[in-house]
Amino acid sequence: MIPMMYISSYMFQVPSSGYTKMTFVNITTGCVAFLLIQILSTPDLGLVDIGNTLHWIFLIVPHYSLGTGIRDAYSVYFYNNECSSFFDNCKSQCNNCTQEDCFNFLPSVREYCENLDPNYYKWESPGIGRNILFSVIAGFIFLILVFMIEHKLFSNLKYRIQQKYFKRLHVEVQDEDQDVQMEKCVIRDTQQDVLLRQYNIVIKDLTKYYKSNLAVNGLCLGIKNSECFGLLGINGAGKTTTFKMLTGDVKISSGDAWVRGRSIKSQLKEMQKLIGYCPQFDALLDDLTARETLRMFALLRGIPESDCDKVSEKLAADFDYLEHLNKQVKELSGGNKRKLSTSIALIGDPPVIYLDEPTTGMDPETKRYLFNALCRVRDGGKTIILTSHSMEECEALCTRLAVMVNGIFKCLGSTQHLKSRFAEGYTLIIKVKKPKDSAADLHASTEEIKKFVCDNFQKSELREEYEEMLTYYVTDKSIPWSKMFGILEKGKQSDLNIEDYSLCQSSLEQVFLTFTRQQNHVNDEQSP
Ligand SMILES: Nc1ncnc2c1ncn2[C@@H]1O[C@H](COP(=O)(O)OP(=O)(O)OP(=O)(O)O)[C@@H](O)[C@H]1O
Repeated sequence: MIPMMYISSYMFQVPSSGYTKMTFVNITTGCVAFLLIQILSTPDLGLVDIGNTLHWIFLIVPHYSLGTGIRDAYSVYFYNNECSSFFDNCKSQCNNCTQEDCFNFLPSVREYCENLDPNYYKWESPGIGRNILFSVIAGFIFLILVFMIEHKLFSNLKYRIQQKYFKRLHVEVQDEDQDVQMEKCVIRDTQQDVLLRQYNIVIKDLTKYYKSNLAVNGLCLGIKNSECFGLLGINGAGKTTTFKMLTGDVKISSGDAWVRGRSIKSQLKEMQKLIGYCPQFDALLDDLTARETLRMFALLRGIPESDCDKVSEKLAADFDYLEHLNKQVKELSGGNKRKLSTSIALIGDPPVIYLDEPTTGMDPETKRYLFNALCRVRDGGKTIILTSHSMEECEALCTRLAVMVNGIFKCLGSTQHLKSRFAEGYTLIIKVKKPKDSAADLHASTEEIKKFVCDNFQKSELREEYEEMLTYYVTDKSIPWSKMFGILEKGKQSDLNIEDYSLCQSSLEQVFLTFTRQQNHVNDEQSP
């Protein structure tokens, strides 16, 4: 019964509800089968043969086997008891009587006691031999199934069949950015052994389909030592899926990736020894202290027990949570949990580190501390890949980054390179003065300001209009700063309803917004 419960546990996410539901299902199936066989065994119905056949089949159901076993064992006990007291009584009243004489005194007993076999474990009913054998066989079968599922035999088999007969390849992208194309050419055209010598991480045509959804489409990338590569993108762009493929959490649909020459497809276990991973959601045990958690992972990483404390304290000091080291995980703040998760990724000094949104939930000061710590790690020769929604994080840490949209790279390069290519110009933000009277007045003021910007900055583009805020992207770099401020000051002094304005150089955020807007469009089109 226990292995069967274990197998069914794969069908549920929450242990308590899974246990309750499976107990309910087991008891119900046991009771229904028991009642059904009892009814079919009634001779008047003429269905005894069907009942007997079903009895053999139902013996595989743990609760049925248990229920009928208890019933049959009690029957044997009952008839043994009753028959022996009958014979004892009979012989006490008639000293020389044989068994046959006793049956002649009370003929109705003959049916039950004449061929009574007192053995509980006999094969034929009411013995429980069949029940025991079937329960043992079922137990073994379910146990073997558990091992097969645990060792991913079924999913590996399914994956191999899919790879051989139904492999789903990436889709070639039209009008791809030149940097992305160039990286693809390098990865596709260079000999594999040269690539693997040159780069710490090589990703070649990495593709993932979730049923018909192409979540990641043919990524190509090479990352060297002391590089921190950033994956930027809005929710659903495919960052986590890329990470999960790189860690071996999800199977690759096509393509391959290598970490220090170890292929994710064929040398997964060896590859996993080389990586440290900080997942998007903290995978920590609430009741352990931070020190115990670090110690546990250190032992798993093969660090000698005598060094565990030293390692834990060093990591806690590096990531600034030394004072919280002896607190239980459930007592830690969200930011400190992220620090703990990030430091777990560094245990054992892995050459490659994956960080999935490491600074989520951290205050700005803590973020800075983490950035500095990660910069030291990167400069120490490690390769880091991180995903983030934060431009600040990417600017601080990444030597190169890519913006991901709908599973493909839209642009690729260093922060400065991307800024120069895609965000040359200025960002102008104007706050419209809120009129006291009506919304119509606000609309009129906004339109007036839009006309003013349009007349004075010919190469400008309205990027965002939100309540009273207008955000422009001014691409004309020929106008000097002084002139631009002059124009805006004049506008503010005039009867235009400008409450405030700001003018600054365009940032990485502009690059991000330029590309991620495309994901919104696709999502909009896809949504019903
Ligand atoms: N287990 C899954 N089954 C089916 N589809 C999935 C699964 N996981 C992700 N997806 C889909 O794959 C696409 C990429 O999702 P993914 O989680 O990789 O995005 P992401 O960029 O990491 O987003 P976030 O920033 O929210 O973590 C989405 O369309 C998502 O719906």
